[in-house]
Amino acid sequence: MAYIEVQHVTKRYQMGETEILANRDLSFEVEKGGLTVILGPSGAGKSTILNILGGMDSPSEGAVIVDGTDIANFNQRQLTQYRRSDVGFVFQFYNLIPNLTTRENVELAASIVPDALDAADVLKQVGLGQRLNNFPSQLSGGEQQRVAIARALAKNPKLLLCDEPTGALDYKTGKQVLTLLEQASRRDHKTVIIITHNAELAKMADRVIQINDAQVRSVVDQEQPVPVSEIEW
Ligand SMILES: Nc1ncnc2c1ncn2[C@@H]1O[C@H](COP(=O)(O)OP(=O)(O)OP(=O)(O)O)[C@@H](O)[C@H]1O
Repeated sequence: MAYIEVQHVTKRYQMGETEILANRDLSFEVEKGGLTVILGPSGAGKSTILNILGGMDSPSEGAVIVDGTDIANFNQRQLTQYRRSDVGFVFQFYNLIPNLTTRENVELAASIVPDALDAADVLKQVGLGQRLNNFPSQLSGGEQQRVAIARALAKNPKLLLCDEPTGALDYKTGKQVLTLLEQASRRDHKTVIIITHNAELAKMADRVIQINDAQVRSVVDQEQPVPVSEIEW
């Protein structure tokens, strides 16, 4: 059994009279410790399914089996527990708390889980050992995203969900950030899912799930993923 099984997931949003079908009968699997890319154009429904996988939203129909349990049936309390302990999030726009230092941002996230990693250690791992006492506004965009990755990793989550993590970064900084996510999968055996609209980035993945117009169009396994250092876009 795969670590994650998305089974016939449909998500509808009601906007007044209009119904928006953000996900239509999605089915795919994600392997434990693998690096999966969800690829698709703007509006395809990528963030919707990532939010469902992260317990931030629930499907209208279908099952989302994570590690043997259907999170689609979770109540609010169970979803909160799942988001806290099992999932680390990385968003396009970092979402750091501006009046907390780098170290405090990471410590705050770590404080809600029992088996957290040491904040300073994780910040050193992402190359920010010298910036522990800086505030987010004193860091570059790439550095802020590395803090966000450290914050997610410090929770020691089973699953790392990344929504366009390089969307606001330049090429070189984006590569550094992707290298950290690659390392989280290849070295630390985290299950990593990255959303992108950039087909070149998909080369780094073990599995590429292409979503278009709310539906899964293809699922491709790549026997030899390309290291981030060798990808150009
Ligand atoms: N909370 C919501 N309420 C109403 N409609 C929504 C909501 N969230 C998403 N949608 C709609 O669902 C569709 C899919 O959106 P989604 O954000 O999942 O796409 P996406 O592939 O992540 O796009 P992007 O790359 O632009 O973020 C869009 O038409 C969007 O407007």
